[in-house]
Amino acid sequence: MHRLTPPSDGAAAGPAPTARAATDVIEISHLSKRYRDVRAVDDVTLHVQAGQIYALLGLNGAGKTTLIRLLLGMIAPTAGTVRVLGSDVTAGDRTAWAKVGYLVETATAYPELTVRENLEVVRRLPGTATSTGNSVVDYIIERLALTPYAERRARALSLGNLQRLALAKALIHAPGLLILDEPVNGLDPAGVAEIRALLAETAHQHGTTVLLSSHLLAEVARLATRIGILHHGRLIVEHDAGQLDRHRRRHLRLSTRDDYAAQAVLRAHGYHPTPATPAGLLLTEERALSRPDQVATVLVHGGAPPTQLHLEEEDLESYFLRTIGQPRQAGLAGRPAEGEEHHA
Ligand SMILES: Nc1ncnc2c1ncn2[C@@H]1O[C@H](COP(=O)(O)OP(=O)(O)OP(=O)(O)O)[C@@H](O)[C@H]1O
Repeated sequence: MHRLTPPSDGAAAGPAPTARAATDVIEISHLSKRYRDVRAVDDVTLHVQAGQIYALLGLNGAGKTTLIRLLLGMIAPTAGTVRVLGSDVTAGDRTAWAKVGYLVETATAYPELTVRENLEVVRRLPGTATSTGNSVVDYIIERLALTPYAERRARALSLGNLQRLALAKALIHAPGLLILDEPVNGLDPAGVAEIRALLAETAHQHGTTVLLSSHLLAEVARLATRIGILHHGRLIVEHDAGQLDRHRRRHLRLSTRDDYAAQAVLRAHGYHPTPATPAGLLLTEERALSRPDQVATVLVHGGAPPTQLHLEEEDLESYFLRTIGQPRQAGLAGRPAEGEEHHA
């Protein structure tokens, strides 16, 4: 099994994951960033605990990159505070950069240097954890599936491999905290799966805390332990990823030969059917969702047997769009999901 830190020479020593207490690694308090009349980040308060994989989700322009640049002190906030790994982040102060593995926006590399040379430059950066010998470079090249491209100049890399190189640079010092803006940008589905597995392994086996941004809900839902949705600069919803299924709406869709009669039968038995589009009926109550067989029995005995009966679940994209107030399917919009933390 691979280890992120090469076992042989003790190079790239990062903070021991077991030594960290379950505490906030990132503390963002009432953070805002305005560009003239644009509120890129608007009064965001957010905490990321050690060992969490926190996914910031949002459409293009939601404020993800701005929030990440604020986190790293690359730009100054209009208001609010940021603490990373227990230290206040001040714009222009690069201390946070040295302690964090990061990838911000487009992957960049020295175009005339090879993959290996680019990584060697990062390995030798002053102010980062000491890494001696080439083994850490070899190791990270292999880990990011870059071996066939190791001697290729960065300018000749595909977008996906450039993104891999950027991730290799973020991971090379085995940081205790990774901050990644759209880490799977430009990767094909196999590459996305590879990076997902790599990040999950890094977090689970090495205790690395990860904050990543994405506009791909389905992708991050399989990786993140906590999800925050940004919309127009505001953090509008936060919840644990494990709760996602509970937040997704379900309904039982019925087709009948006579919707009017079926509706009357169901009402007489205490159900609350609503008309579906273009025809049929929907039931959303738990009693119907958990026992569709009983619904069928009631309809058969009432003389309005169903011709079809489907349990349908809102997909992740619809959930996301509904949460930001842009429902894709009118039939699934409206009711707030139970247990969500809504940020006004
Ligand atoms: N330097 C800047 N000057 C003016 N407006 C800016 C600047 N940077 C960001 N913005 C604006 O702030 C808002 C948030 O942008 P940001 O890049 O943070 O969003 P994002 O969620 O990262 O989007 P994307 O997924 O497209 O990268 C947008 O309206 C953007 O146009």
